[in-house]
Amino acid sequence: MFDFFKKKPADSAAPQPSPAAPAPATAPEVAPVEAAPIASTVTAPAAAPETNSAPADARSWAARLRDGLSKTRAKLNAAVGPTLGADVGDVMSDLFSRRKIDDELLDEIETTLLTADCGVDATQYLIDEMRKRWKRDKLETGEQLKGVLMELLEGLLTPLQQPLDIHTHKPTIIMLAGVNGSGKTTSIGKLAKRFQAEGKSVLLAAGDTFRAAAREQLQEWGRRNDVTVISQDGGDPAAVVFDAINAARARGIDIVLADTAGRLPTQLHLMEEIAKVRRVIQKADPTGPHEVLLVLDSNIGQNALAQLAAFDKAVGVTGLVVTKLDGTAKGGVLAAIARTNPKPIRFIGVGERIDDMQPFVAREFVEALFDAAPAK
Ligand SMILES: Nc1nc2c(ncn2[C@@H]2O[C@H](COP(=O)(O)OP(=O)(O)OP(=O)(O)O)[C@@H](O)[C@H]2O)c(=O)[nH]1
Repeated sequence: MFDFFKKKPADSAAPQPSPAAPAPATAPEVAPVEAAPIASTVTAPAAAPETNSAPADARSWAARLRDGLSKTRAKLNAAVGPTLGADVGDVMSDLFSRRKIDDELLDEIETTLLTADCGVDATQYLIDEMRKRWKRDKLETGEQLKGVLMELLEGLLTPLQQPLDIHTHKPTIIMLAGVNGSGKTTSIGKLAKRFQAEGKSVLLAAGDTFRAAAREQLQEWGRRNDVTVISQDGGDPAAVVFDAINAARARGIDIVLADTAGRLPTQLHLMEEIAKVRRVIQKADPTGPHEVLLVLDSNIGQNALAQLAAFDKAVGVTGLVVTKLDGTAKGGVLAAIARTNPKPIRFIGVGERIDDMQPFVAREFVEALFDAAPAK
């Protein structure tokens, strides 16, 4: 079922997101709110919606998270792996367990943190703190230092562990933004199913009006999954979202998920367009949007910081969905975000299945990053 959203195979080796959708010749105008077209297509769910037939993954989330983070874990291990000749899954433990603490070990840890995309700022912070604790607490073994690093990382990431509130507003309006291919549409499907499972009714706004295929995919998905989709043939994304909010209100829907077309921060007219989408949401509901989720593909590593800054400036990002942690060795970027532009990480994704996206839990993440022991 979920493959329906799959437009292209995930390219785990790709260091950058796929190129931007072609920009329209002229930036589409956002219709004034009063004049918002009422010609949106309402794709009502089928009478007897199909249920999600994707086979459930028998492994626990902890096991999938750990497996998903194996590339980042391997990267963290890289500095010492070859010399120890151990399986990458075990090397992190070996790094710490077989060595005494010295400056050389700290230098190696510094390099591995940098190559796992923790960024200069977070790496410096972690190394400085580890050095302090080494001296202050008279640590001797690498194993003790590993405990300190885990503790520090958890301390860094815990403030970002803030669940998304879907209960305060009705409808709760959630807008998704991001570059092309970051995983917006897939995330919308995962979120819709998750919210439905929590007993909430969901309506989708097909705000990606550039790609007809994107609209059709959402419509078809909505038909099969008991989710109403509001769309328009081409036209104005802001008007689609405006209609969707009114439709949700009229139908007593709990949550509106507004898709938007992918765009690069360098496409200034498209960044202006998404800012207008946000403003029109506010006109439709002065309390909204209640969440502006930026979907970040973790493969882009440090580039995530620039994307976050640009989208934040344009639409005021209130939460992050970090996708594709399974295909990357750059999971350290979460630490970089925590240090330089902390935003709540609402969900992380480690695969394409519906249950491969879960709320971010700092402790789980850090344990998965270090612990190579097989989880059930
Ligand atoms: N491995 C992996 N693949 C993912 C994950 N999340 C999404 N994908 C895949 O990434 C690809 C792009 O996802 P989409 O949801 O189409 O991305 P998008 O941001 O909507 O793309 P545009 O509409 O082009 O802007 C699809 O093949 C998804 O299946 C993840 O956590 N792990």
